[in-house]
Amino acid sequence: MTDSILRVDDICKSFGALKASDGISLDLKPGEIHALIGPNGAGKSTLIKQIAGGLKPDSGKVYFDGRDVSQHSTARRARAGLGRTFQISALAMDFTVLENVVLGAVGQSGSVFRFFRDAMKDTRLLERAYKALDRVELRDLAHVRTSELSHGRRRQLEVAVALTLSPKAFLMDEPMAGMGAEGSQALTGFLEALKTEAPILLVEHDMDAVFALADRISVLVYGKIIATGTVDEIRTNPEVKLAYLGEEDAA
Ligand SMILES: Nc1ncnc2c1ncn2[C@@H]1O[C@H](COP(=O)(O)OP(=O)(O)OP(=O)(O)O)[C@@H](O)[C@H]1O
Repeated sequence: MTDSILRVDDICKSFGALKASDGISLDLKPGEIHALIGPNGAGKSTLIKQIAGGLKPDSGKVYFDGRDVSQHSTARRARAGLGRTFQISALAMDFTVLENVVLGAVGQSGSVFRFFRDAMKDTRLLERAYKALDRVELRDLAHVRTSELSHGRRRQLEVAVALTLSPKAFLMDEPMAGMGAEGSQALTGFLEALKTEAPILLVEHDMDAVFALADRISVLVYGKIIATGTVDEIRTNPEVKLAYLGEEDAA
């Protein structure tokens, strides 16, 4: 059995009477894209937040890179190599592409600079930032204002910010949201290449992208995982068809 880089063990989280996570266990193995799908309100974002560290589970554990990180802060998990891109962009729109990468690297690494302009002169940080921009093919746009980037390029920039910490795994919450067909196709190709570097736990509503990309899929319904399997296994699973995909979609 391949060792998992990330493992969630029996996570429970309630909001009042609502069980948003109802005993969720899953893992992420090296080299894979594991997609988490499910209807609106199923509890996908709630789970991602608990893995990233922003929300505390009522019970259950999160293991990352061989350690129990359940009590660790978001920043500590990020420093340990848990990269994350958000559903809502965390980029500073008035900053340049390069400034956003440096800002992200400073913030997540816990480095302390009195002024941001000092960080922009730090050769090691700049080197890391340029390397990350190369990786997502954005170096040519380093000095362009982030607000001028297309939605797809902003997504790539978020990945570059995460890459500055040499992540061992990625959590991605709806990276395809708001993209046109061409943008999601480009991003699909990009994620396919990225997963060999760091596996990806992917929350995504775009089923074409999920079916094209995922090595495994877990289906979350009302806070419970009802099935985990390959694309073919999930497409043909009768319980999944009934609860989520619908007969025609799955045909
Ligand atoms: N902070 C909160 N307080 C109360 N209820 C919450 C909170 N966060 C989420 N919920 C509820 O928990 C359930 C799961 O929400 P969550 O956002 O995780 O679902 P989701 O699967 O990510 O949905 P979507 O696909 O629409 O993004 C929903 O019923 C939501 O209303």
